[in-house]
Amino acid sequence: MAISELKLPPGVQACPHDGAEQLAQALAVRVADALRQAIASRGQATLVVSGGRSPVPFFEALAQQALPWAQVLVSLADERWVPVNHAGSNEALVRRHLLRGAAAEARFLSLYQVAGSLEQAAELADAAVAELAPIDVLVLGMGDDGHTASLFPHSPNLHQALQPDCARRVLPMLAPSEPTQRLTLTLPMLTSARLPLLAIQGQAKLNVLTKALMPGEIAQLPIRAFLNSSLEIHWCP
Ligand SMILES: O=C(O)[C@H](O)[C@@H](O)[C@H](O)[C@H](O)COP(=O)(O)O
Repeated sequence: MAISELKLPPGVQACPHDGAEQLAQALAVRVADALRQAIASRGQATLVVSGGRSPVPFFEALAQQALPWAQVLVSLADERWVPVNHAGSNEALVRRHLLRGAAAEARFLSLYQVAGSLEQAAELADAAVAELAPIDVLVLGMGDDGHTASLFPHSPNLHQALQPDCARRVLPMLAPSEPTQRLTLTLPMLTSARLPLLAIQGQAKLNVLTKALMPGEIAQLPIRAFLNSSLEIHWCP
C-alpha cells in the first residue's frame, strides 16, 4: 500500500517524497519556514528533533537553511542516557550534523544529565526542559516496533508518559536495544508542538504505520498516541 492510499484521521496528513534526499530537503524547507514564522511572531523559535540514524541528511539540509539561528533553541524528543562522547548520543549526532556552520549559533538544550541514576537524570532533565514548551516544531521518527521518541512498547513508565495530563515533562524509559537507558519527553510536552512532523522511510515503517491506524492498544504501538491530532507524515520509499 502507498502512503497516499492510507485512510488517515482528520488532521493527519501524508507528504510522500521520491527518496531520502528529497524528503530531507523538503522537510528542511518546511521546518525552516515554520521556524522563521515563529521568530517573526515571538522573536524566537523552539525546535525539537529526534535521534537515531535516519535524520542525518535532514539535519545537514536544515543546517544549510538561511535562518537567524541565534534565535533558535534546539533540543531532543529523547536521549540515550550516555555522555556526549558516546557513539549512541543523540546530542552528539545533532551537534555533528545540525549545529554546524551558521546553525552552530543556535542554543542547544541537553536532555542528558550526569546523575547517580536514570530516575535522577530524568528529574534533572524535567527541570531543564521547562523553557521548551510550547514547542514550535517537533520532528519525530518511528521505530519498526512502533516506538516514537523513547516511548517504547511495554517500557516501565510508558503508561504514565502517554497520559495527556502527565505532570512530568521527562520520564526515564527502557529500550529493548543498547543503549537501553533512555530519557523521553512525555506526551503533553510532545503534543504541545505547534507543528508536529513525523519522518519515516521505507516499506517496513509504512506497514507499521498502517497497523497503527487500525484499532488496538497504544502500549503495543505507542505511535498511535500521535495519530489522533494534527500530524504531518513525511515518507519516502
Ligand atoms: O533516539 C532514538 O533512537 C530516537 O529518537 C528514536 O525515536 C528514533 O526516532 C527511532 O528509533 C527511529 O530511528 P531511525 O529513524 O534511525 O530508524
